Amino acid sequence: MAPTLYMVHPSPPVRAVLITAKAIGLNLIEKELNLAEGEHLKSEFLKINPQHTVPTLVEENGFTVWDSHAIMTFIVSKYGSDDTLYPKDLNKRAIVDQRLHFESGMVFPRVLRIVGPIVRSGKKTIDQEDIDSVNEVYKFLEAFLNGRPWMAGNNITVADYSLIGSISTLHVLVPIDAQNYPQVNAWLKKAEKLPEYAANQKGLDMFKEMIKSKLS
Ligand SMILES: N[C@@H](CCC(=O)N[C@@H](CS)C(=O)NCC(=O)O)C(=O)O
Repeated sequence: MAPTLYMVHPSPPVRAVLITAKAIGLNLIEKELNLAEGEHLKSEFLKINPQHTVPTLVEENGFTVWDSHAIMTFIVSKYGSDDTLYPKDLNKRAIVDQRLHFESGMVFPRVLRIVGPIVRSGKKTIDQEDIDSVNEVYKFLEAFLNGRPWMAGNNITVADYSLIGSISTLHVLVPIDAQNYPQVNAWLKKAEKLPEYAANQKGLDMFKEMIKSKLS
């Protein structure tokens, strides 16, 4: 039986896992949780993931792992046909890991910082300080790309999938300035043409609709 993914569609880390699963042809049983109604805080889900986050992956044998980065590297290593998405070569892998930790430590917290007050307290604007902090991320990514087609070099990897989830989301909030960040802009446009990008679209559209309704 296919592994089960506890999820909500608009979540950037969930979308990153869905893109990865599509890229390797892995079928997932999608179990949507209603975060607004606190379904993730019920004892049933806390037994599965005491940190109550989505995405959370549960395999048929009960093995459970959460955090999108851990899930992506796990499913690619277990179900992928080769190691291109998460290289076994230690130097290449270290670069992919660095980008994944960058997403986790620098990018996703900025998404939460902006989206949290909009969703929870009805904030209608994005502070200049937060806009600046997103542009700082784009500046770093511009330097990471440095003439290379993908975030960790010549091949697409899970680092790209992780960042596609959050950067396509930040782009809704603070559009990428193509003059200042031409490589990041080109990278996202190239990513949008990938067949696996389709797995990002539904949740991104839901996110866009939600933000539009909250900010208007
Ligand atoms: N670093 C985590 C972030 C997961 C995360 O915070 N997900 C949010 C949804 S976008 C969530 O589950 N929030 C509910 C909660 O933290 O209680 C990952 O990459 O999986």
